[in-house]
Amino acid sequence: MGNLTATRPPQPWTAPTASDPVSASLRLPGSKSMTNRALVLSALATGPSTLAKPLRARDTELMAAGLRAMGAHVSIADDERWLLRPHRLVGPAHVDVGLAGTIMRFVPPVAGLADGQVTFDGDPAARTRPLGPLIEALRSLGVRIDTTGPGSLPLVVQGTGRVTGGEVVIDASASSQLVSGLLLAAPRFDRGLVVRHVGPPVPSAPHLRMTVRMLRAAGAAVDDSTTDVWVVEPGPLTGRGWEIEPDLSGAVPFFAAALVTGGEVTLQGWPRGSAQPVELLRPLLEQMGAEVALTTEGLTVRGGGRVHGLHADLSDVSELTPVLAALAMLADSPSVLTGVGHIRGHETDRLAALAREFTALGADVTEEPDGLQIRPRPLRGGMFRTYDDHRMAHAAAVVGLAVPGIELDDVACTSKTMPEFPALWSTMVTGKS
Ligand SMILES: O=C(O)C1=C[C@@H](OP(=O)(O)O)[C@@H](O)[C@H](O)C1
Ligand SMILES: C=C(OP(=O)(O)O)C(=O)O
Repeated sequence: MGNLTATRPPQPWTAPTASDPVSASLRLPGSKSMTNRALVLSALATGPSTLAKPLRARDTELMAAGLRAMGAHVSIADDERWLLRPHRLVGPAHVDVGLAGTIMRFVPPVAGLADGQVTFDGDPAARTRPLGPLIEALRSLGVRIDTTGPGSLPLVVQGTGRVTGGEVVIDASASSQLVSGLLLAAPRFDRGLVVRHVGPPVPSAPHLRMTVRMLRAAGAAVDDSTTDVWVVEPGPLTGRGWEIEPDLSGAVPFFAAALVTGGEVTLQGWPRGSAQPVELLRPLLEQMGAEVALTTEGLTVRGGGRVHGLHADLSDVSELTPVLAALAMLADSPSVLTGVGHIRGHETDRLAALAREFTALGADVTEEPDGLQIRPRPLRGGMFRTYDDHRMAHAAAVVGLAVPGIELDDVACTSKTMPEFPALWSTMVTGKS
């Protein structure tokens, strides 16, 4: 089992500096987003499912534990193949969401389908992540939810074994996961579900497409042809074999290393027709000076020895902001990153944290309401706080390739999505395992 508790001791770490261009061909862990969707859909299915090459990390182990607590039979002993046999969902049960957006937004709708009470809580920082619109949406669908705070964790879902469903209006501008969570459980609602988003744009559109694609793969009828409206017909979900792709977002710091050092990194096992937004990542890396190639070996990123600044709206790929901001710190021209105001509600307020920590290392960064402006200048080593945020750790590691003496206060936060990050990174940079 990985590290499931929030009370793990901090693990200080000095980011290794690269003396040579990196050259690596890596097999990286499975996608968090796909693994947790597959677990939820499998728990709601009529028959057993397998997950091939799932992600084993805190977010996915906590998801497995939460579904197991509600009655699903989940076996995660084999790293290569997890098994899920659905079972009647029941309370009382407790779900520890950790700091996982996917658990806090995907599981309460499932709990509405459980017979009995299901309590939810998580890390202190999880209590500040946006959840209110989902709570209100579920309440409007007839699910009883008790909260002590204003629209956040901890909460208690008083499941009755069924959810009527129908139509719901939600402002999902704080997170696409608010919609994904409703959609994943929706085929099991008596009347299915129509979700209408009203408000500023929903971020992370590719993750919504992944939700729809995986629902359809499990046999659901979903219409997403009208912008900001999703229609899910009621009906059974079928158990199936899920092939989990390597995690593209987890690969991005490794690709960034190719850029910073003028090296080459290949992510093995990259599928054609991926459910992840590689077509959006590619032009971003190319603008910053990379060559990106999809070959039979995998997805390869080659750096040209210089990093260029980036002017981009990152709302579709917002979880990449910390690493792209790190690259921008090392670029030969300024960057303007926009469209990501909502990442203030990610694991930490990422815009504030990036501006604060890189400024402390000598960077010239302006924090905007919805992004960052970065004017590169020489940085110095020093302490870099990660705020329990795996992608802050990735950002610090990327800058550490070129700036000696960057010390992370805690690299163990990478266990959220890639417990092996420090080891893989050090091996890639130093060539020693
Ligand atoms: O559904 C998902 O798996 C995710 C959706 C996105 O969330 P937001 O829409 O909150 O950005 C993304 O940033 C997160 O890492 C994973
Ligand atoms: C925003 C992220 O995570 P979560 O799934 O917890 O929202 C992330 O991984 O960058």
